[in-house]
Amino acid sequence: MVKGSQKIVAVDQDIPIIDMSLERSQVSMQIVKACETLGFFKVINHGVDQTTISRMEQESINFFAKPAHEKKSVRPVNQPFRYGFRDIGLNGDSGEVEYLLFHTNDPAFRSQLSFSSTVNCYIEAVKQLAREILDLTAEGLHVPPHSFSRLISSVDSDSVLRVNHYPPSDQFFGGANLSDKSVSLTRVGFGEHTDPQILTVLRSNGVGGLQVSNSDGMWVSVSPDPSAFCVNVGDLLQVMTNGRFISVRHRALTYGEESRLSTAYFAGPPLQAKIGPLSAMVTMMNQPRLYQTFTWGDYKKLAYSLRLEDSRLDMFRTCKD
Ligand SMILES: C=C1C[C@]23C[C@@]1(O)CC[C@H]2[C@@]12CC[C@H](O)[C@@](C)(C(=O)O1)[C@H]2[C@@H]3C(=O)O
Ligand SMILES: O=C(O)CCC(=O)C(=O)O
Ligand SMILES: [Fe+2]
Repeated sequence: MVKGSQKIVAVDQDIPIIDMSLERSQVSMQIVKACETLGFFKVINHGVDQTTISRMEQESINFFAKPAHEKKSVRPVNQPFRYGFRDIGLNGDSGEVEYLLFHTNDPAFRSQLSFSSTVNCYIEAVKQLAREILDLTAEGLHVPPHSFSRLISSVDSDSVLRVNHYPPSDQFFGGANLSDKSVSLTRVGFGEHTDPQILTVLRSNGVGGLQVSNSDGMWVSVSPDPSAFCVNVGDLLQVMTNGRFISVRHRALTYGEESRLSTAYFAGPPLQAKIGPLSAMVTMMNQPRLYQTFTWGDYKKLAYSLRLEDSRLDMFRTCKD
């Protein structure tokens, strides 16, 4: 069931769509504005090769269509990275979703997949896009170039790929009568949360379900656009910008009739990387330092010990009010 009394505003109202083929300074300004107001935007004309995208989508569909025993045979190398069904994380969260989750620098796990070369190509392409967006972000903020992208570029960067499949409701609910309008088929596919890493680059098929929380605390439904990528600010980018950017709360609902497929690349730094507000983002008068400095390894340990909907960043505030 979907809990919470938050109102849903019109689909896509206020969701910025940024055309990356426009003039660079314009794009960087738009990115900064979107990260400050919502922490979420879509990019179009992003330059990612369509064949790479289509192959990734088709091979993911083929994977999830396999019998359960075959999918479950994709073994965890390192919990919670694996094929998962309903259980999200290790702390009791669940949703109407099955997924593949793996570290992008873990070739041993990927080699278990029949489509590992497609996955490798896709990861390279979205990593490049994430780097480009982070460089534009640095330009727009007038902080040193590559301030953010260098963190996700190193070989030991701790990035993650997640492929989510939200099956039609009858597959989960043992044949609910889809023609009976009194039965609400809306379910939580992936409960509300923020993404802990720096930046997330997500693409879905043409089926909706993603919602983001705006500054008034209302859920905004994101209309699906398979030709676009959705980008959201993660917790670490909120910290590095000293709270100027918003790590957006979001969730995915399932509406019953069609399968939704989403693929999210979570761009993270190396585990030992020190994360704190950039000096240019802190001034004694107007922008006092809001967060302590911590390593991604420490933050990740904390994040992964909590529930999906928990606010993790509060624990790293310099002064708690
Ligand atoms: C309940 C959890 C699942 C999650 C780890 C956590 O303890 C809290 C954050 C969750 C999240 C959200 C974004 C990504 O989907 C994810 C892979 C991540 O890095 O943090 C998941 C984690 C997960 O599914 O294990
Ligand atoms: O499927 C979606 O659209 C959202 C998934 C998500 O938020 C996640 O995997 O962290
Ligand atoms: Fe997410």
